[in-house]
Amino acid sequence: MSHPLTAAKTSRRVRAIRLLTSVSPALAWTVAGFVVAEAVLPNLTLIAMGRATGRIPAAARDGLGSAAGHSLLTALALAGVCYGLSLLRGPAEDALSSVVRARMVVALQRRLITAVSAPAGIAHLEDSETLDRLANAQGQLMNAAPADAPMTIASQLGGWLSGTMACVVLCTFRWWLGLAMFAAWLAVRHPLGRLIRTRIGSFRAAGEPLRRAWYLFAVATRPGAAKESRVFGFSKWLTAEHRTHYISGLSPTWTEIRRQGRRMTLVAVAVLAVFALGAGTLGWTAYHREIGLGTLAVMLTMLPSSMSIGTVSMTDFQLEMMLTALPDLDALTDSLEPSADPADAGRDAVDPAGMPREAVVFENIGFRYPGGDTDVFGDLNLTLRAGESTALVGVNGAGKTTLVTLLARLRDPSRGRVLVDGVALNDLHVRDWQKQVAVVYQDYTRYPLSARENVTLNLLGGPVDERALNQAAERAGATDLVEGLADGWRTVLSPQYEGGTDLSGGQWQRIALARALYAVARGATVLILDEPTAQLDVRAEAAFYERFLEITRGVTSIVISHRFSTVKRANRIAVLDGGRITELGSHSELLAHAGTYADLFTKQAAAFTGGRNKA
Ligand SMILES: Nc1ncnc2c1ncn2[C@@H]1O[C@H](COP(=O)(O)OP(=O)(O)OP(=O)(O)O)[C@@H](O)[C@H]1O
Repeated sequence: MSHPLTAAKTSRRVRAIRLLTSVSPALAWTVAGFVVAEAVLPNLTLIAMGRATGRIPAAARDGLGSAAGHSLLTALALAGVCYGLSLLRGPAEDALSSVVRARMVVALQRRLITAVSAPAGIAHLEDSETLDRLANAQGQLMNAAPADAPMTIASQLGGWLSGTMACVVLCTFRWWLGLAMFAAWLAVRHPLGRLIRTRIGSFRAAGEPLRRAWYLFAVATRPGAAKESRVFGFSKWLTAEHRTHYISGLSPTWTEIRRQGRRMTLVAVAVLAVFALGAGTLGWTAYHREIGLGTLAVMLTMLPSSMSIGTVSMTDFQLEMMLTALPDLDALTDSLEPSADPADAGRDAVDPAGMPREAVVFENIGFRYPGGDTDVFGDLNLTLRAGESTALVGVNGAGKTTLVTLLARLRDPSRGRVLVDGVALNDLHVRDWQKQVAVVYQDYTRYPLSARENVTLNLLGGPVDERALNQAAERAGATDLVEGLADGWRTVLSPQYEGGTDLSGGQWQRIALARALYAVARGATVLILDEPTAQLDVRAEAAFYERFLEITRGVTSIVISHRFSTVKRANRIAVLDGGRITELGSHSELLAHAGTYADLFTKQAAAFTGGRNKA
């Protein structure tokens, strides 16, 4: 029975090759041809050279024009052809490797994107184990590109076959010498292989510090944090932190390497002993004239050639690191596949088109973040009436953003249910429900795409509704902004691309708002605005709340804002405090109630009026 580790190792190799075969069978056959060339050409060259060497004395004695001379020239010509073909192997391997890598990168990245995008929620993207797997499947943790695995396996297999061929040739001299070399190299390979696997294991266990080191590296080398790192002068700190995390991640590996140093020395001694036995036997038989010069020359070169069975080099280590990506890739696909979610599987899922027609009800909601030690919501109850706007008010950290992630089913409550027209959110088809929701997040994404793609993102590749696009821009106050761009809607909103430009914070916010309003025009029924005016100037904010009724007309909307000028426009206002809704009513009702809302509103108004104006 094979050892489980060896079996796993073999199956990972087979999987890498299968992956290549599924990407391109023709490419897989070309790689197979490369394996044969790798196995045969070096030995053929050595054999031809050895045989030519054996014919030199007779040719020297009889002259090049003699039969012995012709025989030498033929052997040299054959050696030359083999050598010439061997020289072509390098460039051919480079070209083949780059084609294989390119095809594999696309295939692997496609699998990763599919796996990571499969869950409707976002909790998996905050799960340390999933993030470790993701980093490893991309080759980041081990600094080894999984896409290079098939060619490295091919090269390794070619070397192994070449070593085996050398042993077979040695068997033609002394059957036991070929077998002894074969067995010795296999025996050497075993502890070296184990050493590699141990090192890889400790590498993989260091996922978190290594991932952090990679993150710090990205922060230090990409434009995002460049402004802050210069102004606050923390580039040196970034460099030091990167080094600390990298070293803390790798130091267990280095300890392990030192620990295994003694075993490596023993292995080196064993290698020398086997080699000495082979060379000694050849020398002895040649000395006693049992073999000629040609056989001696061939067999002597076959001794080191057989070594490629037992050689464990940096390439083997790299290959093992590349191959660790495959189980992580499979684990990601298995754990994130949509069928894990009953609503995704479509089993009895209700089609949410046009919902809500009556109300969205948060019923006895409790929620705690995974790994958190306090509840964000204890027993939250709230009804959002269909077609109305509800403003959500509360101090920083009250849970406003968290509540809307439950509504968009990016997370599921720990207790209680969200009901849409009486149907539990979990019974709605989750992807279709998410299409009903349009949102401007507090930390909306700035896509380095054209202005047009930034707004119509949900329909990339599909036909764009020009009327809806222009209307959304108009409502979001983005029309002048887009018209002022060098290439209008086609302008790329990133200075990192030719002809691209960047926008100000407030301009970006209008683009994000236009994106949500475009989605509404395309059929979304729930509009979430999380701090939609935080970056707008006073005039733009005033224009926004003047248009608020128009923007929210016909949809069920939630607006989260610390700006009461926006909040008071909503049909109803809910105060979130201590994990519950503590007040609910219109602006005038809540002012009359003289509770938390009235207190907060009065304080904000006083800050602007110096305390002269109370409402
Ligand atoms: N991904 C997360 N993992 C763990 N805890 C989180 C996460 N996101 C938010 N929290 C915590 O949940 C609580 C509610 O956060 P949330 O962002 O919902 O508050 P908020 O009311 O929107 O705040 P603000 O007004 O500052 O935007 C906070 O205590 C926050 O620290």
